[in-house]
Amino acid sequence: MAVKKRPKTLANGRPPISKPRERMTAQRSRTIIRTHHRLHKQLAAAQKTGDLQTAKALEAEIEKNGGIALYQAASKQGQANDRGGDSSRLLVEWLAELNLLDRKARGRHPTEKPSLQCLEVGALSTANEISKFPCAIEMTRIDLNSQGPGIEKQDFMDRPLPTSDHGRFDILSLSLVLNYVPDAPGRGAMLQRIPNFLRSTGGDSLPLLFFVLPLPCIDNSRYIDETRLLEIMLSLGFTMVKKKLTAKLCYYLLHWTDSAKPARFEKKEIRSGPGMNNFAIAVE
Ligand SMILES: C[S@@+](CC[C@H](N)C(=O)[O-])C[C@H]1O[C@@H](n2cnc3c(N)ncnc32)[C@H](O)[C@@H]1O
Repeated sequence: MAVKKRPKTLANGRPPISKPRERMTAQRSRTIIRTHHRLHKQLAAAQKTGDLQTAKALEAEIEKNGGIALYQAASKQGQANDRGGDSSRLLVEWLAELNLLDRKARGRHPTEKPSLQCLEVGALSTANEISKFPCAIEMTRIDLNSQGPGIEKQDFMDRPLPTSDHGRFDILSLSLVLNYVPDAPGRGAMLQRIPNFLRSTGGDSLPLLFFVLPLPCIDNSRYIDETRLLEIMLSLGFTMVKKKLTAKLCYYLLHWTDSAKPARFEKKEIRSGPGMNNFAIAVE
């Protein structure tokens, strides 16, 4: 017997109603971020020893875990107001306290070239708080994986070194990026590279580095504590201007002067205990 077709309702012809995208739970985004970091560390170790087979397997596993795109989506969730928020809000607050930024300039459009130039390394968004002052701060944003227009796809370690102040910046933001680098010498090399991008002609309190790390990098690592971190930064010419510690993150605003006292910092155990992590920075 032929099956009788039911008449189509009006709703059949309508485009589907767009449902709001589901948010990841905080637990899921943490798991994605941790797994991505762990696999990258293992990959760097395999590449270092030339174990190509393991490296290939790890690359496949990183993709299976959603790759950098899912990692960035998980990180973006962390920027939501109810999950700790956008770290650049504190940068804005500190710049205002230093009289480098007028809060009233928020949302105003530039009529001339802004007086401050900022390089944001590891940029996930063009709508974060520091981007809301286009008349005062000209933003240049880069990331290993661009999320869209306004963010250049570029590895900071491959960014051509400026040959004049024209290509340098008054502010460099490195928020939750150093801990992405999978090994200690790579982290040291990233920090050593920063001064090349800073111009020292902007005034007494410039140039500045806005530097954010997960708190466990300094308060629960066998190799780094705040004293050692600041020693490393001082050797590169950075002195601390502002600092804030929260339950999850440590934020620093560091002033760079051309006064580096180059020194070697090895990966050296400074304390130990159960449950500590192995975050380290080595400067050659
Ligand atoms: C956890 S997200 C942090 C994003 C944002 N800055 C924040 O504070 O929330 C880290 C970002 O750094 C980027 N990143 C890591 N190493 C980088 C490098 N060498 N050059 C450019 N971007 C890098 C990653 O692609 C990722 O999007």
